[in-house]
Amino acid sequence: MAPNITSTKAVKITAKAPTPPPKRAYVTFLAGNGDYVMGVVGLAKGLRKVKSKYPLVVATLPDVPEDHRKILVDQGCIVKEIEPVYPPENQTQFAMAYYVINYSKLRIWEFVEYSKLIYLDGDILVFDNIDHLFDMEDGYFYAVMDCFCEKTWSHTPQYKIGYCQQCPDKVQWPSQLGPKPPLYFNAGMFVYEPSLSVYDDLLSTLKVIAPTPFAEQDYLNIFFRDIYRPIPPIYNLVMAMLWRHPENIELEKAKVVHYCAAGSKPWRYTGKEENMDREDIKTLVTKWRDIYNDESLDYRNAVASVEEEADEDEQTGLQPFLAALSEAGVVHYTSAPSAA
Ligand SMILES: O=c1ccn([C@@H]2O[C@H](COP(=O)(O)OP(=O)(O)O)[C@@H](O)[C@H]2O)c(=O)[nH]1
Ligand SMILES: OC[C@H]1O[C@H](O[C@@H]2[C@@H](O)[C@H](O)[C@@H](O)[C@H](O)[C@@H]2O)[C@H](O)[C@@H](O)[C@H]1O
Ligand SMILES: [Mn+2]
Repeated sequence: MAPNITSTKAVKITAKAPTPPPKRAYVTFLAGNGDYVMGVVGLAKGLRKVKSKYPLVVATLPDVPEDHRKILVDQGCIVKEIEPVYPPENQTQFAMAYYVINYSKLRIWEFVEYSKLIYLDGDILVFDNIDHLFDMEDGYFYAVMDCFCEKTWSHTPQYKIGYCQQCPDKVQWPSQLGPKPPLYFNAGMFVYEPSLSVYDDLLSTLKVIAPTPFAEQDYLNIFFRDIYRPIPPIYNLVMAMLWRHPENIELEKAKVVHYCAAGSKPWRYTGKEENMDREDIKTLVTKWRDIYNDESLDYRNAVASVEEEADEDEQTGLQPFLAALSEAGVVHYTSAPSAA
C-alpha cells in the first residue's frame, strides 16, 4: 500500500528541460519468410540477457510476413520496413546466391533518428554487454577483421596463395601482385553513425561499382576504407576463426559470436557439415538454443519482472527520500504499515 502523503507546502521544482541524450540502438536486418526470424529473436533475447540499455531495431524487407513482424514486436523489437536495394545489373557469381539481398542493409544509414547504431547480423548472439562500444570516438567505422581461408574465398588471389590478414607473416603478400590488400572487415557486425549524406553517397556510388562475390560486405569495405578501424575479434567471433586461426581467438572471452560458418546457424544446425562436429561448435549452438528457449528472457516476462521489482522498490526505495523531505518540513507522510 502506498504511504499516505499529505504535503504542507507545495514543492515547486522548476528545471530547464534537459537536452535528450543522443539516441542509440542496435540494428539488424531481416529478409524473407524463412527461419532467420528465429535468429533475430535469439539476438533480441541475448541483448536482453546482457542487460543492454538500448533497443533492437529490425530493418525488414517487405517480404517479411506479418506474423514474423508480430513475433519481433512481441519481443520488444522496433520493426522498421525498408525497401530493397539491388546492385547494378551484373553477371557476378555471389559467394552465396542470396547475398544479393544483403545490399538492402545499406538502408540503415537512413536511420538518422539515431546518433549511433551497432549493426548485428541476425545470426549473431551477444554473450556479454557491449554497450561501451557506443562510446568509441565518432567519425570512424568500427568492425572486426575477417578471414580469407574459407573456401567461400576460393575466387580470390589471397586464397589462391594462402595469404590471410589474420596471419600476414605466414605467407607474405608477393609484390608482383601489387600492394597488399587493405584491412578487410566482416560486415556481420559494425559500429557506425547514420547520415543522410553518407546514405545518398552509398546508394549513388553503388550504381558505378561492379558487384563482387561478397556483395555489400565487399562494397562497404571499399566505401569505408579510409575511416575503417579494426576492433578485437571478441566483438565478432567469425566462426571459421576457431579452426583457421585458433591462436588469434580466446573463445571464453568472446562477447559476440557470429554463426556464419556453413552449417552453423543454430536454429537449423544438424552437425553434419564440415567442422560442425567440433565440441566448441556444439557448445556454442547449445548456448544459443538455451537463450532462444529461455522464456524468462521473453519481452513480456522480462518486463513483468522489472515492473514487479519496481513495485517492491516503490515500497522500500521511497522511504529514505520522503523521510528527508519530511525532516525539512516539506512533506508529512505516514509510512505505510509494514507489509511484513
Ligand atoms: O534469408 C535471409 C538471409 C539473410 N538475412 C539477413 O542477412 C544477414 C546476412 O546473411 P548471413 O548472416 O546468412 O550471411 P553470413 O554472415 O552467414 O555470410 C543475416 O544475418 C540476416 O540478418 C535474412 O534476413 N534472411
Ligand atoms: O553478403 C556477404 C556476407 O558476408 C559475410 O559473411 C561471410 C564472410 O564473413 C566470409 O568471410 C566467410 O567466409 C563466410 O562464411 C561468411 O558467410 C557477412 O558475415 C555477412 O553479413 C554478409 O555481409
Ligand atoms: Mn551472418
